[in-house]
Order: sequence, then structure tokens, then C-alpha cells
Amino acid sequence: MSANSAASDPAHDPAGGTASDPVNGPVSGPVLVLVGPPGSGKSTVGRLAADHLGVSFRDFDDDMQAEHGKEAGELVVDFGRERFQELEHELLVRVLPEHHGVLALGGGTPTAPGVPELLKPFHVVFLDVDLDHLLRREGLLPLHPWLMPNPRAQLRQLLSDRRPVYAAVADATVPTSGREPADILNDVLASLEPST
Ligand SMILES: Nc1ncnc2c1ncn2[C@@H]1O[C@H](COP(=O)(O)OP(=O)(O)OP(=O)(O)O)[C@@H](O)[C@H]1O
Ligand SMILES: O=C(O)C1=C[C@@H](O)[C@@H](O)[C@H](O)C1
Ligand SMILES: [Mg+2]
Repeated sequence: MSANSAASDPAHDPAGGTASDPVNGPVSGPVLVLVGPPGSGKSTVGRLAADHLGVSFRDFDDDMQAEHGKEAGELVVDFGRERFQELEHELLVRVLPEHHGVLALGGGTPTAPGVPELLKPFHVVFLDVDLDHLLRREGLLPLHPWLMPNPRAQLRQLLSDRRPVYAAVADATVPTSGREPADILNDVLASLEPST
């Protein structure tokens, strides 16, 4: 059970709740899912988007922490990447249908086997960022101990490996390098508008 599950009560999320899947029809879940590398601004922009839409915000790393008793970054180190990703998939299956607001995924969640399929019915936005801007963002290393001992090299590889995965699960890609969160928010909200 997540620490913030009360905030995902559907009653708090009047604007969210149902997406459409070509095979299964209407599917209950988040109105917006944010993906991107660690530090791309998923939590920052996700909170702003939730406030703007009048729905609740939920951070999947917090769900993992509440479920397994340690910060997600420590779980990667303790369990190893493969097991961590199995646990992410297992928990995401439960979280998606019960949360109707904005959901920020963990940085690696879209690369977990089976996760792209789970995301298909929902509106997914990829927050993109380049390496230099990413390295300037605060708080990256304490939260992600697996980036040591060479964060620059690790992040360069991570961006190159994952960009295609993030782009493939996303309905829209929003660049964030050198941009203010409010500006990024506008693009994220615009991606939710039906195209004419
Ligand atoms: N557009 C931006 N410009 C500059 N700094 C930013 C921007 N967006 C977020 N930040 C800062 O970068 C850091 C990481 O942001 P945030 O925690 O929102 O990223 P995240 O994608 O949720 O990362 P994580 O995967 O670690 O949860 C924070 O210190 C935040 O204040
Ligand atoms: O990018 C990643 O692989 C990760 C990002 C974080 O959000 C956490 O989910 C964890 O530290 C792994
Ligand atoms: Mg975050």
C-alpha cells in the first residue's frame, strides 16, 4: 500500500480516470504519465500539471519505497536491476488502475520488460533533457547511488540507450534543457488537447 494512496482517491481526480484501449475499450488509470531520465523534471512538472488539472499527483518511486521499505535508488543497488524491474512491473500493474491523476514513473520504469504494453492506453509524455543540463540539476547523486563512480559516463550511456524507449512509449516529447518548469508545463498541457 502506498504512502500517498489517499491522494489517488478517484474522488480527488474529477478530470482524470479513463483512457481508451483499442482492444479492451475504456481503461481506468492516470490522466497523464510522465517518463524521462532521472532529473528530467518528472516530479517537478508532474506536481505543476496535477495542480493545474485539479487532480492528485503520484510518484511511482514513492510507491516502490512504500512497498519495499527503501528509496528506489537503494532498491536498485540491493536487488540488482533485473529484480528491481520485475518488482516495478508487479507494482505498476496495481497502481495504474487505482490512480486517476498525474503519475511520474521512475527513470528506468519504461525499460522494464512488459511496461511499455501497460502504458499503451494512457497519455504518456517524455521529458527530454541533454547531458550537460542534467548534470547541473540538483540532488541527482544522493538519490541515484547506482550512477557512481562515474555519473557523467553512466548518464551519457543511459540517455543514449533509453531515449528511443522513452520516445516509443510517449505520445509527446517535451524538451526541458534550459527551460523553466512553467514553460515545460505549457507544452505538456498542450499535448493533452485533442488535435484538430
Ligand atoms: N526545467 C528545469 N530546470 C532546472 N532545474 C530543474 C528543472 N526541472 C527540475 N529541475 C530540478 O532538477 C532536479 C530534479 O528534478 P525532479 O526531481 O523533478 O526530476 P525527476 O525526473 O523527478 O527525477 P527522479 O527520477 O530523480 O525522480 C530538482 O532539483 C529540480 O528542482
Ligand atoms: O533511472 C533509473 O534507472 C532510476 C530512476 C529512479 O527514478 C529510481 O526508480 C531508481 O533510482 C532507478
Ligand atoms: Mg522524481
